[in-house]
Amino acid sequence: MLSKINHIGIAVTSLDAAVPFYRDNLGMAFTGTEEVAEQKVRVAFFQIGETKIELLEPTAEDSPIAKFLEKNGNGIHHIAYEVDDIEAAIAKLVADGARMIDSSPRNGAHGARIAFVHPKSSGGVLTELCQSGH
Ligand SMILES: CC[C@H](C(=O)O)C(=O)SCCNC(=O)CCNC(=O)[C@H](O)C(C)(C)COP(=O)(O)OP(=O)(O)OC[C@H]1O[C@@H](n2cnc3c(N)ncnc32)[C@H](O)[C@@H]1OP(=O)(O)O
Ligand SMILES: [Co+2]
Repeated sequence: MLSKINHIGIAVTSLDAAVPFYRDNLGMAFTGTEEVAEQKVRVAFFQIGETKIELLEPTAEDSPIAKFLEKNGNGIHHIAYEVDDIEAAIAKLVADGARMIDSSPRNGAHGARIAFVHPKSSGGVLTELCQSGH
């Protein structure tokens, strides 16, 4: 079902403030930014080996990232696993009794289709399923 870690999501109050550490200090390949209105976030991606770092900045006060930052400040927000068939993955988790935030896939960055498992069903780690858009 899972083929790799697609990305690790890190919540930040400011992409502009956070990008230099990953790009300049750690030397990661910065692959650009994208706004995903549906999730009320602006994201910056860095490629590291076969996985990515995804920095997330809220674009609205009611963004899920804004709420997370209010409670926790900057920090690791979620882990995203790559799946070949996101509908089948959701169906398996639902059949196993997992609580899904998204019962069907939503639009993610880079044309990906994504769905989140509620932290209550994933041992407290916000877990994203991600089927690549290309
Ligand atoms: C651009 C798309 C991109 C991509 O990969 O393509 C993305 O990754 S989009 C990322 C941003 N979008 C989301 O995170 C959507 C899914 N998240 C949600 O629906 C909410 O954030 C939710 C349901 C996880 C929490 O929202 P809620 O309003 O319920 O917030 P609370 O603070 O009341 O939290 C309830 C409960 O969950 C725990 N929690 C919240 N966030 C996290 C987290 N990131 N990791 C682990 N646990 C989390 C929180 O501590 C509360 O637990 P409790 O024991 O009840 O105190
Ligand atoms: Co993500």
